[in-house]
This record gives sequence, C-alpha cells and structure tokens, in this order.
Amino acid sequence: MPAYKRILLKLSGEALMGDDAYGINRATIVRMVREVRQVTDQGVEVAVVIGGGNIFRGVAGGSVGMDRATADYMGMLATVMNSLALADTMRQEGMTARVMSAISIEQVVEPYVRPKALQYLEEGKVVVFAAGTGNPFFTTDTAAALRGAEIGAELVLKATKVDGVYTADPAKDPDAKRYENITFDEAIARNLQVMDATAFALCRDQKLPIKVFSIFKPGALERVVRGENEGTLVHV
Ligand SMILES: Nc1ncnc2c1ncn2[C@@H]1O[C@H](COP(=O)(O)OP(=O)(O)OP(=O)(O)O)[C@@H](O)[C@H]1O
Ligand SMILES: O=c1ccn([C@@H]2O[C@H](COP(=O)(O)O)[C@@H](O)[C@H]2O)c(=O)[nH]1
Repeated sequence: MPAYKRILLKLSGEALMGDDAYGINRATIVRMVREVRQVTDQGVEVAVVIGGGNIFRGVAGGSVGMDRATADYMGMLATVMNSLALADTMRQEGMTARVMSAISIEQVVEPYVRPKALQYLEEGKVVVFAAGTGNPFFTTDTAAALRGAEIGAELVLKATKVDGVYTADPAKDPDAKRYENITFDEAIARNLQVMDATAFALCRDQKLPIKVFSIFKPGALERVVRGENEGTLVHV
C-alpha cells in the first residue's frame, strides 16, 4: 500500500548519463521510467522535476567566462530536453505524461499553469515540470521544492546518485556517514551540499519533507513510496 497520494519526484539529470560521458543513456532512462511506473501503477499521483547536469549547468566548466544568467538559461533549456526525453520514454512504456515549461517555448511544450497541472495529476497523468523555476540563479532542486509545495505534494523525493544524505560528500570522502534522518536546520547549518540551501529552506518553511535516495538502487523508489526505511528523511 502506498503511504502517499501525491508526490514530487526530483530525478537527477546527471544520473541520466549512465556510464556515458554526456547526454542521455537509453537503457538508463528506460530503467528510471520503469521505476516510476511501479508507483504510478499503484495509483500514486506523480509530478517530476528533472535536472540538467548531464547536458549543461550554469556554474560548470562549459560556462566559464559566460554571463551567469545566460548560462543558467542554457541550463534550463537542458532540463527541457531531458523532460521531453523522459515524457517520450514514458509514452513508449505505456504511461501518459505531460511536460509543462516554466519558460515560454510553446511550439515545443505547454506552459506551466498550476490548475492545469493539478487537473493532469487528478487524471492520473504524470506531469513533468521543465525549465526549473524559470529564473536564473536557482536550481532544479529549488524547482522541485517550489512545485512540490504548489501542487500539495506530501513528499519531495530526491532520486540521485547517492543513497542518502551523508556527513560529507560520499563521492569525495570515504569516511562520510549516512544519516537515517536529519532536520532541515541541521542540513543547512552543516552546509550539506546534496541539495541547495534554498530548496531546504523552502521545504522547511512549507513543512514539506524530503527523502534522498539512490535512483540506481532497484525498487528504492517504490520502497520510499510505501513508507519503508530507505535513504535519508529530511524533516522539520
Ligand atoms: N553531504 C552529502 N551527502 C550526500 N551527497 C552529497 C553530499 N554533499 C555533496 N553530495 C553530492 O551531491 C550530489 C547530488 O547533488 P546534485 O543535485 O548535484 O546531483 P544530481 O541530483 O545528480 O544533479 P542534477 O539533477 O542537477 O543533474 C551527490 O551525487 C553527491 O555526490
Ligand atoms: O530554476 C532553475 C533551474 C535550473 N537552472 C539552471 O539549469 C541548470 C541545470 O539544473 P540543475 O539543477 O543543476 O540540474 C542549473 O545549473 C542552472 O544553470 C536555473 O538557472 N534555474
């Protein structure tokens, strides 16, 4: 039995690369979509925000010397590409998804209109929120917190490359220890980089809990949705 009726799933853009150096790995995106299908099949309403780190980030190497806002708009466009790929893969897997963009690009995807998004969710369609918040100097983690609050999600699920929140970046520090749960205040005070502080602060203020877990661990998403012990819970 699912423990939640409506969730906001933040999917790592970087994880989409799989073992490739760049872009979207076909087998990886199909695997991710099948994980999502396991929870939509149980009647859970799912909205998705996907990152753009597999293509472009405003603050990454490829943007050195660029105007920051311009680079950030490129990053937002990268998330539109990932959103289109995700929705199309969902279609191929027999699901119905709608992409809604925070920036105007109407020949490609429909604009984000909150009541329309709520209608799609009530109809059982997956809604993919593209282009982050629509503003430079933000991230898709903050977009996940924002849209999660707007649609009344009960939980934000951050599906990423690591299996929870650690005392330090586990990709860099082999001695890092994983938290089972941690408060927003502690995550912000310790400057834990798994999500940005803006996203943590927004979720804290809206009392919207976050689960951080690995997108590479088969069945982990379904276990989180069932309320089982998986990943790290960040809470008020
Ligand atoms: N304290 C920490 N605990 C867990 N992970 C951490 C921590 N500090 C840094 N990280 C790193 O943060 C990464 C997740 O953050 P980030 O949002 O950059 O990734 P993502 O979700 O894969 O990105 P995107 O969707 O932007 O492509 C992890 O892969 C991990 O290496
Ligand atoms: O609200 C937003 C969301 C994203 N951006 C830019 O896009 C890239 C990719 O997003 P990630 O969250 O890093 O995956 C990000 O680096 C920003 O450059 C944005 O400007 N505003």
